[in-house]
Amino acid sequence: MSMIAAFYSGKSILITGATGFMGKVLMEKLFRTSPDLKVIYILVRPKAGQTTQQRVFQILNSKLFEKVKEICPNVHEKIRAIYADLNQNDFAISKEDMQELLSCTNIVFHCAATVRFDDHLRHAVQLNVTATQQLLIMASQMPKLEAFIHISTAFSNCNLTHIDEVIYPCPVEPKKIIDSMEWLDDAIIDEITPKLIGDRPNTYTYTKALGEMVVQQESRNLNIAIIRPSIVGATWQEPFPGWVDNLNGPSGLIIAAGKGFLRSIRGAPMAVADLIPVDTVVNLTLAVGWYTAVHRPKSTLIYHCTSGNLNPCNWGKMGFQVLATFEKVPLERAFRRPNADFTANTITSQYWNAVSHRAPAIIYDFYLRLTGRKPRMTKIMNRLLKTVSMIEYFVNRSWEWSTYNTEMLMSELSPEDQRVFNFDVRQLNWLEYIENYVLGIKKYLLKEDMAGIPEAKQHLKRLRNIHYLFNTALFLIAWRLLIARSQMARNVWFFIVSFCYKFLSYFRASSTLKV
Ligand SMILES: CCCCCCCCCCCCCCCCCC(=O)SCCNC(=O)CCNC(=O)[C@H](O)C(C)(C)COP(=O)(O)OP(=O)(O)OC[C@H]1O[C@@H](n2cnc3c(N)ncnc32)[C@H](O)[C@@H]1OP(=O)(O)O
Ligand SMILES: NC(=O)C1=CN([C@@H]2O[C@H](COP(=O)(O)OP(=O)(O)OC[C@H]3O[C@@H](n4cnc5c(N)ncnc54)[C@H](OP(=O)(O)O)[C@@H]3O)[C@@H](O)[C@H]2O)C=CC1
Repeated sequence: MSMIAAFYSGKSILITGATGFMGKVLMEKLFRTSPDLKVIYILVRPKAGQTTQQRVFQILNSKLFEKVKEICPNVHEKIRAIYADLNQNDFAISKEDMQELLSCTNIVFHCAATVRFDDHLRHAVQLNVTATQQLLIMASQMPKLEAFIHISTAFSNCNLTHIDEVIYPCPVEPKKIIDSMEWLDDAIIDEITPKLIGDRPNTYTYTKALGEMVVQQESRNLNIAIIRPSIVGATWQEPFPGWVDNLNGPSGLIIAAGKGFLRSIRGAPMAVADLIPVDTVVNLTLAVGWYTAVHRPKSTLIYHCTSGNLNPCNWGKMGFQVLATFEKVPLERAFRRPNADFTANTITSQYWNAVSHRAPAIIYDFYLRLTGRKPRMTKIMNRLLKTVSMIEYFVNRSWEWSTYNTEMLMSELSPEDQRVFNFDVRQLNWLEYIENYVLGIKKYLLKEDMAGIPEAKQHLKRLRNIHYLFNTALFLIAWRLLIARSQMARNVWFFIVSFCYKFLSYFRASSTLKV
């Protein structure tokens, strides 16, 4: 019997960010392994025309929850969606709901965040810092609370190269930042943002670091732990391989490569691609929840959920496997044949940006205009290049994260728990994982039918022929222009033509003789 699964039975669990990528997998695993849990409270806001209830309904009816519905048929009765907006005071939670949350919650998993790299500092602070502070204040009023688990990121201290499982202070106190966001206007915030974030690449990593400081400062007598995952990718094993449902991290760029938009990224092929499957993060999170509640460590423990030091994979290998998979299972309606790579050289990268990204977009838009359609490729390309510029920081460096606490926790688990809540990335086969990731993107994110693969392959063949035709035409035009202008080119041309003619005459004469 799994001790961790047994621990969550009968518990009331509060999850923030349950509608997000990680939150959904966390809920799914909880229901699948501890169907006897009492209730999961989730803080949800209405979004994209859907009420909170409709959002929950959609999640429960998704492919991800198919196994859960077999194991726990009354799952919908065990989810309590509470209307909440983390941008508002007291999260805009009603009095009755707040009362219930405060009096019943046993465990809190705080996953909600803005993960946008370029979010305005005011918004990023509100969600990643102030909301964390408010949630901790709420938690301190929960008499039955056994553990509070905060999800941070391994990149909160990406300005360092070696990162230990400790909280590193930021120069300006989070409380001062929170206060200043209340009265500074946007223009001033924009001006001071680069100074505040310092040598971090974006407001996301900076506010996640501030969030950790807040957790430390507001911990009071709570049992708290912080989890720092690196780049979270599709599921490795559970509930099935390759599940992914958003464009964050590598997923969006893998699609861009598969569709043939993305041809080159300025990145170091040998730098470590510190990906971590989302189910691995969730298993560690649940194990940490159990350990923190049962063993009550004296201080706030931080757990790195990374792969680089135990089972490294680099960007070059990842890119190679992504392309190899697209060779076998191409995406539908590709713009060009998938052919992307990492180039460490800035000048080469700028060259490829001009030749392989911008030029084809301009040519295609010209073609759309000619055929009376609305041009759109340049816009798509600009967005893609913006995304690429934002992730360049992460694909040009390698980090070293120590994992003492994570390894200690692994050794504390029973063999059964090590199996059911496996977070040992040493067992991960990267080539297999990346192949499943790419397949998962095709099936679950793009919702493409596998029956369409022969047609997709046919389409790629057509694109290859167009590519050859285009290149030949381009070569001939360039050559024609050169001949018209240069005597030397003309001489070379006559030499080649007469050589070919002589060769053909000789070949014809010798074959006639043989007959
Ligand atoms: C062989 C090659 C293989 C290639 C693989 C290479 C992989 C390298 C990947 C390295 C990743 C490194 C990440 C490291 C992160 C640290 C980990 C974390 O803690 S943090 C967790 C990680 N956090 C993140 O990953 C957040 C990254 N995202 C952002 O920060 C922002 O979305 C943005 C700045 C990229 C664009 O802002 P903005 O211009 O305001 O645009 P909007 O947001 O309004 O969306 C506009 C349109 O773009 C769409 N779209 C959106 N995202 C992506 C995407 N990633 N991609 C593509 N497309 C994307 C979106 O659907 C929409 O389409 P439509 O509906 O209009 O049709
Ligand atoms: N994905 C990754 O690569 C990594 C993620 N992390 C961390 O993991 C955690 C989860 O990330 P992930 O699941 O990928 O992120 P998602 O963007 O998929 O999910 C974010 C969640 O936060 C919720 N949220 C955002 N704003 C509000 C708000 N104002 N009120 C209520 N809820 C809100 C979202 O709700 P809604 O659906 O309504 O928008 C969503 O449920 C985050 O803390 C992130 O920093 C760490 C390392 C890597």
